[in-house]
Amino acid sequence: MMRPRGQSVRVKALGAMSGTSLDGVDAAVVDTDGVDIFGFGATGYREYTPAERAVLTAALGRWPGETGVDAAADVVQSAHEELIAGFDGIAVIGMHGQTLAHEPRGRGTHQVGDGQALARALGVPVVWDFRTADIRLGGEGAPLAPFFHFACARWIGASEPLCFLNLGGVGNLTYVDPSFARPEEEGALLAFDTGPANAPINDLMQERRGEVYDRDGALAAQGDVAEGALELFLDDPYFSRMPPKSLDRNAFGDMVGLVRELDDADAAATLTGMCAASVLRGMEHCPTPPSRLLVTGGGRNNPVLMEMLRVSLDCPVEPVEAAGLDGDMLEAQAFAYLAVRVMRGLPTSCPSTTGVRMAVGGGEVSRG
Ligand SMILES: Nc1ncnc2c1ncn2[C@@H]1O[C@H](COP(=O)(O)OP(=O)(O)OP(=O)(O)O)[C@@H](O)[C@H]1O
Ligand SMILES: CC(=O)N[C@H]1[C@@H]2OC[C@@H](O2)[C@@H](O)[C@@H]1O[C@H](C)C(=O)O
Repeated sequence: MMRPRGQSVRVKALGAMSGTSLDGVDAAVVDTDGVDIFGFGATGYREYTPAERAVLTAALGRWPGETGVDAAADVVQSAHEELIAGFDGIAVIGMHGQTLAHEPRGRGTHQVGDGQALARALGVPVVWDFRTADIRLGGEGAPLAPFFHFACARWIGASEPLCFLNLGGVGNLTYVDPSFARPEEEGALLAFDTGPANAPINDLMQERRGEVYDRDGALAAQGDVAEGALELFLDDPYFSRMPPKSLDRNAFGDMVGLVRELDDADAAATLTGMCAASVLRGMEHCPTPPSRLLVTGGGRNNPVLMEMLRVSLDCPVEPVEAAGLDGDMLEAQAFAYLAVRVMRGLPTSCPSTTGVRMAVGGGEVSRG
């Protein structure tokens, strides 16, 4: 059992994340008191079938009550129940769910995945709906991994400021100064979404080749970046907006349309170049040059993308594995960690991570 709010207790928490690239659900256990990480535990993955992915894709951009949302919710719910039922000895679950739509300045944010039903099915308390409270207080509701990145920086013993870059469907960057005691202190963190990352590359591969992604950047490696298309893309006002800022998966509209005139290889190279260029633009916001850039998410496995970052940045660019972390599971681990923070009444976002008016602990707790 968890202790009352505020008191420190070390537990095994499980986090589950269904990311914007729509590949599947990740689950990971973290041993934590919501402040420090004491260790990492078992991990699991439940891939979506092509049919399930099609249901999710059809529901993207949709809001509660709209066509296709219930079907997507069913897919997400059963994948979570199936995956998490295989874990034992879990004190609390952090369920992010699947984002279908994200419009922090408009209709809000929409994740499917019912924490109440999951708590009932598994008999374990579930923390969920992590983003709504932040948006209600004027925040972007994303990214939320930064407070976990702060704990990771301390876990790896970092003494200098460093950056974490998540290259999922969308990219997000966190600058961490580990000399601060708490993540919500002004100056400890700066975070925001950099731009589209793998999602447009995946969309191109699906449309042109019937494949899910550009494995190892093999297609992009055969092409050249079309500078004109890249410049047009970088003209988007999003890049000159000051952080914090966040993005919907399809916020840039039809990215594949931007490279319609190009052959397959040049189109893949150009979309990969757009992802790298948005990260470079994002890095300009760092208050001091970071000592290293640790890359997490599937994009770290794309050597073409990693090389584009390496040649343009002055600091080492490495996968998070270089620091002993698991780049396939960092986001799932983040929601395990954040769940424990919510149970303790600790904040999960602050003005410099989401633009929220004050540090806030977002998330609903369902006890089954
Ligand atoms: N070997 C590889 N070569 C190229 N790209 C890869 C490779 N492995 C993974 N990827 C890319 O990474 C994507 C998956 O990344 P990840 O699982 O981090 O996304 P996500 O968690 O769904 O997204 P987000 O963080 O935006 O929610 C794949 O869809 C693919 O585009
Ligand atoms: C609204 C939403 O689901 N955003 C995701 C998405 O995927 C990456 C990026 O865009 C980030 O902002 C966020 O996820 C991570 C886990 C976060 O909140 O830190």
